[in-house]
Order: sequence, then structure tokens, then C-alpha cells
Amino acid sequence: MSEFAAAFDTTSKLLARRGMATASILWKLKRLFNVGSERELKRAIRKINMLAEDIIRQRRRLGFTSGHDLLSRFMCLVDDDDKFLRDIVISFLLAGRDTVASGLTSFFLLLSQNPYTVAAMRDEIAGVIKDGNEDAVNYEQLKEMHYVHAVLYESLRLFPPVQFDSKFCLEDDVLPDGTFVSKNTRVTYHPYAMGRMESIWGPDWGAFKPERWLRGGLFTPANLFNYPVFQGGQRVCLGKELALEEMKAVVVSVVLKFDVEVLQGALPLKFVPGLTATINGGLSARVSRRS
Ligand code: HEM
Repeated sequence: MSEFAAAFDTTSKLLARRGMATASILWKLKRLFNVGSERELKRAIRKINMLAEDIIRQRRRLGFTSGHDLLSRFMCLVDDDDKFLRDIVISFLLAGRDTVASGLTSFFLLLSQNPYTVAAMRDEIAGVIKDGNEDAVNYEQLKEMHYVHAVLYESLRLFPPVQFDSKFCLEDDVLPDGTFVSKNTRVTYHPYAMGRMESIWGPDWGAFKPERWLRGGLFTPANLFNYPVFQGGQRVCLGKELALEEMKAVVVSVVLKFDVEVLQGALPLKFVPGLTATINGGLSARVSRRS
């Protein structure tokens, strides 16, 4: 694992621990005296900052005015505030790295348990690619793959990468259903639990059923407030479409060429407490090239 990946994992783990602490005074004292986990966290954050600053320096050296990547676009808007740019780089890495990895891990777990779904995906992919190049599936082709999209949504329903998320109320407020929430109250929404509620998904909520997302063969999205995997409203995930396309591109390439079999020893799953759902010890799988 690279030094950067290790620093990222440490930061994610220690920040999650902060969030779960029953009394925040403990970590605040450690931070004040710069000892223990807070010292470790500070070191990891320093490493991440250095890497982000390096990425910005490189982009500036190579030129960014005609670049189409996210950082170049941000740099065209704000090029004189390196701290702002550094925080943007870290936000996007934090938001996009472990979430996508977590989503893909549970996706392949579910596929390995549902061979019919794999066959149906391969049929759809073959139909869309036809005589095209298997090694270069393009954006337009990905958009035509409604069944693959449905499989992704279904796997994210059962295993959302952000399992729960909290907000703190700045002022006394009333939720749309009339619930009063007083200032400073912590409100948590729980995509993992919501993805398994009979009142939302019906009696077959526990079944892995991509077809529930299709109407007449076309993908039909759910109400984001019933399916807050990417959150909803004004602070909906900014990378939602990017994440879905990225995941779709990966799964299409892998499913076309490989069989992925999750090893029995990998089950039952155990998640590690963290900002995103990570399987303890990773997911052991055998990957073999299709003949
Ligand atoms: C499967 C992958 C992903 C999932 C499940 C996901 C989920 C979420 C969720 C639940 C939030 C709300 C967090 C909060 O308010 O506390 C969020 C916010 C955000 N996500 Fe994602 N995300 C994913 C991938 C990405 C990617 C790839 C990017 C960008 C490269 C990204 C960028 C962001 C940003 C910038 C925010 C903050 C939006 C704001 O506060 O206005 N996400 N995401």
C-alpha cells in the first residue's frame, strides 16, 4: 500500500473514531497535548496535505487552462488560493475513493451469489457492443445499459457505501413530517437500514432483484428521500453521476472478461467502523479469466 493510501486510511479510521466517541473531551484533550491517536492523525493529515499540494504543483507545471479534468477546471476559477485548491483535492479524494471501492466490493459479492444476474448483464453488454470494440466501451454505450445500471442501484440499496450520516441542527427546526428538532440536536439518516425497510421496498426487500428498478426495460430511479445512498436535496452527492459511470465502466470491463468468485471464508461479512463501509480484512475472491 502506498504511503498516501495508508495515511488516508489512518485519517478515515481516526476521524470515524472521533465521531463515535461517547465523550469528545477525551480526543480534544489528546489533540491539545498532541499525544496518542490525535498525534497520529495530525501526522497522517500532514502527509495527505503534502500529496495534494504536490498534485496542484504538477498540474500548474503541466498547464491547466485547456485541461478537462476537475482540478484544471477548479484552477481556472481559483488559481491564487492554494489552500482552497488543496482542500478541494482532498474533498474529492475523500468523497470519491473509498465510496466507489466499497460500492464495487459489495457489487462483486452480490454478483458472485447471483449467476443469473451475471448472465443477464453479459447478454445486455454484448447486445449494446455488438461489433464494437470490447476494450473501449464508450459513454454512449454505457448509457444504453439499463440492466447494468439497475444492478448497480440494487447493490447500492443493500450495501450503501455511506451506511449512515449525521447532521447537527444549527437552529430549532421542524422536519417536513412535522417533527420538531431543537438546536444542536444530532439527526442521523441511515441508508443501510432504509434500503432494507419493508415499508419502502415491499415484502421482498431482502431479495437481490435488479428488475425492481426497470419499467419496460428502462431504468427508473427511486425518490432520493427513500434511497438516500447519495443523500438528497441541496447537499446531494456532487459526484453521483461520475461515481455511477465510473463504477459502470469498471463492472462492464470486469464482467466481460473475468469470473469473480467470492471465497466461502470471506463470509459472513463484518464491517469495520469508518466513514465508509469497509469489509474487515477485505473480500477474498478468486478472479479467473473467461475462456
Ligand atoms: C458510490 C460512490 C459514492 C457515494 C455512495 C457517495 C455518497 C455521498 C453522500 C452520502 C454524501 C453526503 C455526505 C454528507 O453530507 O455528509 C456525498 C457528498 C459528496 N460527494 Fe459523494 N458519494 C460517492 C462518490 C463520490 C465521488 C466519486 C465524488 C467526486 C469525485 C463525490 C463527491 C462528493 C462531494 C463533493 C460531496 C459533498 C457535497 C456537498 O456537501 O454539497 N462523491 N456523497
